Amino acid sequence: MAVMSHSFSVDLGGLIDLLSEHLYSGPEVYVRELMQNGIDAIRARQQGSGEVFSPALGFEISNETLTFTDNGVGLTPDDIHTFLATIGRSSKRGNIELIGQFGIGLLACFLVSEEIELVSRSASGTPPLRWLGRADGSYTLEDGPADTPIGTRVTLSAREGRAEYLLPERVSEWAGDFGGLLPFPVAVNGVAVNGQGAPWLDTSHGEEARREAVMAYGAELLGVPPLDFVDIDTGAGQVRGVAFILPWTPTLERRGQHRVYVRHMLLSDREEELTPRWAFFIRAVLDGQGLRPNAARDALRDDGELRAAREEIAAQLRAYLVDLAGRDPAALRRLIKLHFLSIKALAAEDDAFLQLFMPWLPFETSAGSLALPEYLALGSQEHPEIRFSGDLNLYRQAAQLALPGQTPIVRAIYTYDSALLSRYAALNPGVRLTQLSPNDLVQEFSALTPQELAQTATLREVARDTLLPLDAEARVSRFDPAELPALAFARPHRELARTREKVGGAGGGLWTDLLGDLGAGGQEAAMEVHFNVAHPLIQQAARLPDAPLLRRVLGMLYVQALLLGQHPLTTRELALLNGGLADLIGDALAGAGLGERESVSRLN
Ligand SMILES: Nc1ncnc2c1ncn2[C@@H]1O[C@H](COP(=O)(O)OP(=O)(O)OP(=O)(O)O)[C@@H](O)[C@H]1O
Repeated sequence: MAVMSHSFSVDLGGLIDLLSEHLYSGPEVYVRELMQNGIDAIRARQQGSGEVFSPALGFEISNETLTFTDNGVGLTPDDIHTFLATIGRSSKRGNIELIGQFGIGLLACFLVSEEIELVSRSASGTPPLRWLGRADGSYTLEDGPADTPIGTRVTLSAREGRAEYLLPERVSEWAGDFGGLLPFPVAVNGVAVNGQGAPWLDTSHGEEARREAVMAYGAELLGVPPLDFVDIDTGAGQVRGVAFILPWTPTLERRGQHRVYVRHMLLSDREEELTPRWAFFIRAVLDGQGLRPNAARDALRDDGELRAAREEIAAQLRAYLVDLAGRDPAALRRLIKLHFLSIKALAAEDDAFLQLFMPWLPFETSAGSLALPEYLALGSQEHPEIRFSGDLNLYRQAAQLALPGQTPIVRAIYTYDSALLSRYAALNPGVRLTQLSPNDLVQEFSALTPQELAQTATLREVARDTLLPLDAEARVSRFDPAELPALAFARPHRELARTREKVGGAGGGLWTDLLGDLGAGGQEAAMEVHFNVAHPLIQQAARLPDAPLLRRVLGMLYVQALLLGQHPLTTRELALLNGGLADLIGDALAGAGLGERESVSRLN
């Protein structure tokens, strides 16, 4: 068979479905696409002749028919043949000052209208033309009205089920959002829907008035006045704007809700890529003249320009904090109180920043929330030491032991805490950093005197026999606080097995750090429990003979210690607690003269 040459044809209906289902967030994007074309056309007219004219965009809406007008550069008959007759062809490719690139934006109008009527007169002086495109892919071309002014007019009539997208109040809202920063008016039915451009750029009334206007803009954006704002001005991507300091601590999910414009047109209210990851404490409003949107125009294209702009923004936020530290320490303290997590994240990446901000950052410690200088002041001045635990369980147990004269323990369980402490110690060689291990806890216990050893012989033996079947090794020692009768802690390498047993394989993790240090254990018990000979209850128990009562008391004290240490209970431990409680209540009732039968009949 001879080789035959054919052309692809495109099913416009299918293409429109594709755009509406997969590319655009909703049919309302037609408003944005019309405006973007108008803005590009105005920019092209400004670039072209240099003639003076007052740029303006307008929507006129009545009876479900919308007419959008711009006084931009317009289209010549050649332009119409070249760019409107071929989908995917754009006059703007390569012109980085214009937003359009792909030659598909106008198709968005088919999401709401069966036909697109475009009447245009080019600034170059060619006669006006009227182009009528239909959703089936056909179009007609004829002369336009002789009185057509320079610019372009697009008319749409609501297709079935789309009338709501052409309601004046909705179009006003979208046009106001999309064009919020445009430096020229956008009107819907004669009423301006946008402001007077970006308030941070308006220096005509002096710096104080500018600051006030920016703070007012921030208050409207956030719903409450921001703490402050940082001016942003980058070379890469030519980004201008402000970063508002949030007056609340943002949750992790609400991070990165920045409002980003490209060439004054709103791109997204939830942009995440233009600001550094650690900047949780800001909500930015940024307008990039040199940034490029993706085809859906709901996010920025991830290119070198974007990355370079982000670096510059990071440097400017950092410089703001450094400057604030010198200029207004009280303001910095307020900011740190709300945003220390964010600042810790930044300090973990940057040594100079860490040295500067470490004295201000709060850490949770067994002596309360303290900044490092306050913390170090509590310990030895000769041999400054930071004792920390990255393990919540271990920390809790250690914190219970308020050992006098000892350095408090830092609870380093947030992502950046351990990293920050390590960097701080590396940069300050005089400060020793000690990570707490379970063995350190035991060393804080004092051994018994020979007399106490003799007095507790039975207690120790019964405790060992009672608890070993529960996989716990019992010891009797003396420790502070004396109010604590027993203290239980898990042996790290066995705790994992214990957790697995309890939660059916889904647990683990808590001890994984320590596991590496200590290696796999032998056959020893999973838990270690210390009974405190300083406690009156233990002293009394020591006087009991080996009897069921002593066993029950020790078992219950053990379960209480487990609960105190926030260890989850195994089924057997739970049974021990229930059985012990029932026995104790039974004994108490019997002591009060209520026999078992009697108490049951009374309850009934
Ligand atoms: N209001 C207008 N004024 C002047 N020319 C216009 C106007 N609207 C559309 N055009 C011409 O039609 C072409 C196609 O427009 P369309 O919106 O489909 O794509 P684009 O703006 O080039 O790119 P994108 O798909 O990225 O928006 C444009 O490149 C431009 O030449």
